[in-house]
Amino acid sequence: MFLVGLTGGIASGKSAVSSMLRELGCPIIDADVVARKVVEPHTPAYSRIVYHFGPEILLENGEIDRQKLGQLIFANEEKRKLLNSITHPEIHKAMLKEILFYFLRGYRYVVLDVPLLFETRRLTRFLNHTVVVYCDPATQLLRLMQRDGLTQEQAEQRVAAQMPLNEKRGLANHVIENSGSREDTHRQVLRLHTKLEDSMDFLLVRVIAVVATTGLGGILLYAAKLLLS
Ligand SMILES: CC(C)(COP(=O)(O)OP(=O)(O)OC[C@H]1O[C@@H](n2cnc3c(N)ncnc32)[C@H](O)[C@@H]1O)[C@@H](O)C(=O)NCCC(=O)NCCS
Ligand SMILES: Nc1ncnc2c1ncn2[C@@H]1O[C@H](COP(=O)(O)OP(=O)(O)OP(=O)(O)O)[C@@H](O)[C@H]1O
Repeated sequence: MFLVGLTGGIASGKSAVSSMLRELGCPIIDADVVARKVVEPHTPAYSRIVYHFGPEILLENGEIDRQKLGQLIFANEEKRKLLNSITHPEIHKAMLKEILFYFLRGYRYVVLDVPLLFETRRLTRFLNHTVVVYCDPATQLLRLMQRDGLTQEQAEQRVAAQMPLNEKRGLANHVIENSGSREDTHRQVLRLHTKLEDSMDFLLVRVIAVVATTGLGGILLYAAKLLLS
């Protein structure tokens, strides 16, 4: 199995692209969804957040007030780093478990939708492909303000909390340009999907795994099996 990293900037369109890929049958692991699960009440990350940010960070039902926490951490780099240091190891552990689940079910590849892929760099060495969903800065800001009901200043703060999208674009193997219409993006997603489906990387990863575990004898046996199957 090989891994594909999907990233971009805040509100650049990662969710839009990942739902198009999901409709095409790609398995997706969404880091934002995982990030919500690992801070649910009674988890280690939850306790540490309450310890460091105080009980005033909670809603009446005991869950974390995400809006309040967002306002705090996007306005303050120290607090953001603190929250990242609490949540990121838990997010990565939970994602690894999900990857294992797909691996055991025999999937050829999995797409990891990770907004901070290039900022944290923890997962990049495991990836065979990286995809950046790009949109121009003015469109990104407008979409972010409209989607989350933010002022321009708040939206700019959130964009500034991440690596510039232009820089991310330069680090990726594939770029989806999402400044235009959804139809235009959909066409690019179809092309990307074809490339991933045609990729032989899964075979390479399997061969490496066989060599690592069984040596040259294993690879010859594996090659023989492939030829005979
Ligand atoms: C700050 C929180 C509470 C805001 O929650 P909220 O529900 O409003 O937003 P959501 O989680 O859907 O995130 C929206 C987007 O914000 C950006 N974002 C989130 N956290 C961060 C961060 N620490 N640094 C920079 N950008 C971030 C991402 O682009 C993300 O897609 C939440 O994002 C959080 O717990 N962040 C820390 C964990 C994290 O880094 N998540 C990103 C996935 S690795
Ligand atoms: N091509 C497009 N045309 C018009 N609107 C779009 C397009 N792509 C995305 N949007 C809208 O822009 C907003 C941001 O898109 P989306 O939620 O997919 O971004 P994201 O990168 O997943 O954001 P986040 O980093 O916050 O998770 C959403 O309201 C979405 O409906």
